[in-house]
Amino acid sequence: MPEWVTFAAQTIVMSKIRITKQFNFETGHALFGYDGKCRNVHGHSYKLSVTVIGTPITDTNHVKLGMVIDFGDLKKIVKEEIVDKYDHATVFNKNTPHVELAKELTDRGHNVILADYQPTSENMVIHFAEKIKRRLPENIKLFSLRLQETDSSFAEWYASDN
Ligand SMILES: Nc1nc2c(c(=O)[nH]1)N=C([C@H](O)[C@H](O)COP(=O)(O)OP(=O)(O)OP(=O)(O)O)CN2
Ligand SMILES: [Zn+2]
Repeated sequence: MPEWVTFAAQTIVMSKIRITKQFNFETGHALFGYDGKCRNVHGHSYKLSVTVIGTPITDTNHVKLGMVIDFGDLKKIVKEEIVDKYDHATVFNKNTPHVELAKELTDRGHNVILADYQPTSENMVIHFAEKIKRRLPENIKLFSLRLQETDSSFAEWYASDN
C-alpha cells in the first residue's frame, strides 16, 4: 500500500467530526403573561440546526463507510421527534389559562401541543435536545442545537455547557 494511503487512513481514524443537518417548520405559539406583543398567538418559520459529533466509520465492509451518521438517518430522527410534530401546530404553556384555549382549539380539530413550559426558543431548544439525545446511537453525541425564531433571533444549546 502506498505511504500516503496509510497516512490518510490513520488521519481519518483519529478525527472526531461534527455533522450538521438543518430543518424548517412553521409553528404557532403564545407567551402567556409576557410584557410584549409575543403574548398574542402568532407564528414563526423556525429553523433548527442539529449538530452531532462522532468518528467516521472505517470498516470498509460497512455500507455507511466514511460517515459519522448518514444524513438521512439523522433526518429521520429529527423529523419523527420534532418536525412532524411541530410543523403547523401551535404550542401553549399548559401551566397557564392558555390550557382552556388549547382545549377549545383541539376540540375544533386544530393541531395543538401543550408544553410543560413557557414556549420560548430557550425552553424549546432544551426540550428538543432531550428528545434528540434519546434517539442517537451510543457512539454519536449531540454536540449542539440552534433554534432560530426570526432572522435576528435564535437560541443555542451546547452539550459542553450542560
Ligand atoms: N429571550 C427570548 N426573547 C423573546 C422570545 C424568546 O423565545 N426568547 N420570543 C419572543 C417572541 O416569541 C418572538 O420571537 C419575537 O422575537 P423578536 O426577536 O423580538 O421579534 P421581532 O420581530 O419583534 O424582532 P425584530 O428585531 O423586529 O426582528 C420575544 N422575545
Ligand atoms: Zn414568537
